[in-house]
Amino acid sequence: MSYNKTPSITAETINPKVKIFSYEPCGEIVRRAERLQQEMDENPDSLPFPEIIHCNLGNPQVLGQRPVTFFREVLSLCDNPALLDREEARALFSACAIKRARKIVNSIPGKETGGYTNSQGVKSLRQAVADGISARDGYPSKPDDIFLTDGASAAVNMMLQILIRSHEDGILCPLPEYPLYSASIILHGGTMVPYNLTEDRGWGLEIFEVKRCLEEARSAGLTVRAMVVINPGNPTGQVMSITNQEEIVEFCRKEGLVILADEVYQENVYVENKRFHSFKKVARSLGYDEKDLSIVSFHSVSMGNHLLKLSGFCGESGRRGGYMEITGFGDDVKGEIYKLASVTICPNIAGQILTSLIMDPPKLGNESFESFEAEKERIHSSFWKRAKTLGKAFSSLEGVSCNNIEGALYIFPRLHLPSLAIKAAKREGVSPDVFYTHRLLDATGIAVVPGSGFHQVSGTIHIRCTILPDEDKIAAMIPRLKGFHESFMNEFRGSEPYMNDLRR
Ligand SMILES: Cc1ncc(COP(=O)(O)O)c(C=O)c1O
Repeated sequence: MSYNKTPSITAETINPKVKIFSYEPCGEIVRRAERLQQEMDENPDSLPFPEIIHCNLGNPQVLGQRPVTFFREVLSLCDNPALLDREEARALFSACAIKRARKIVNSIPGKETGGYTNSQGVKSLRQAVADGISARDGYPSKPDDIFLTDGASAAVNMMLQILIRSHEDGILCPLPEYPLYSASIILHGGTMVPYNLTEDRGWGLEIFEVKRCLEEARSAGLTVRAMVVINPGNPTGQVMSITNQEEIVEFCRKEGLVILADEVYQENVYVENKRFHSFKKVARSLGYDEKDLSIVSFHSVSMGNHLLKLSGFCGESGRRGGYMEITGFGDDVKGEIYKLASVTICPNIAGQILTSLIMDPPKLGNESFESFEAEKERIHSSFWKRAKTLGKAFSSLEGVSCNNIEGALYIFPRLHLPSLAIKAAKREGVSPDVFYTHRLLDATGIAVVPGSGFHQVSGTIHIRCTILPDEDKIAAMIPRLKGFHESFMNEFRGSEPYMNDLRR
């Protein structure tokens, strides 16, 4: 019997939507860094640098941040509940962690962390999240409105799946954007409706620009269903003013748009004159309730913790924990969201537990409070120092401008490269930012992401670099960065001027 040995599934015949999108923070730069790492492992002296520094991703623990003891104690005890009744546990774990773990274990079905849970997440853990939100905002939050998820990414995906019916459904997204949004919109068959943030105004959002984009999309026949707002911003690092947030709330209410509020960097605010306010709080303080406006807020254990006023304090990105709070939707819609969540049965339990912990950490009077505070303070002051040091280093480079970082975990410097460098990139068939980031990685081992991975305004050149490497790594990184940049500029300077703006 003969059969066809040619595989029927090829890259040409898979779902074309998968082929269209790109996800640069984990894309070519990572593969290139892995190849270099392998080269280094096989032949340690083959490269001109001692290690790869992964500044491509907001991945705190990979860049040296140690996990917070309280969180890990609770997780360990929940995974080994037999320890809770052992005498030795009192010497090994804080009383606070033992008490919390006991409470959590007793509320989990079967009192074990290895079983499936409710698809929305364990009720008591959702209650802890809702209580944390109420304490943060001063407005009530209900456990029934909380969906615990495998990180914020899963929640965003789920909501886009719910909202997008066909390519005629549009979603307003900021540019530059975090590519989770463009990727998910493409995968779910919708249309991204981009609005530009204004770099000259510290990456501010101009509501007239959003209106213009909405109107244009509507006249092209799209039904725009939601507006994505990332605050504090990634990759742009800005924190919205409350006036700006109020404008967005008014705009979305009037236009009937769901606000998809990506608030994962809510505690990563560094500047004195800015504070994080959730969109739900802003809407409620304007007097709007669930009948007036639909808002979904996303948060994650990957980054910070609102009650601790910390930067990237939790940093448990690989645990895949997060939540979305859904307000202004009927029970029928919530039922469908529940059904969608149930397709993957339930979010992972360690992520659920961590999410409850970041929203309900040790408080004044708890035994772990002081050591917890000390760990928190150490991480916090170090973060702010790193943000300033890296910002200063990038700004000091020839032809590089860099907005002040106000929040989140990244800087997004703009490069003004000599035209000979632009031509060299063209000859290699890559964009100038890709050309620069590849050269930087090959010469220094520093992995950053080209701005095109975030859909930077066309004709501009940026790179995104996380502020997460620990202080020693940053100290090692800066001379390498400066040396590379200087020789890059010297190599391509020629007699031609910078290309400040490729659109000209
Ligand atoms: C703006 C933004 N939203 C969502 C996410 C995804 O977070 P998670 O790790 O919880 O999926 C990230 C991660 O970097 C992010 O930067």
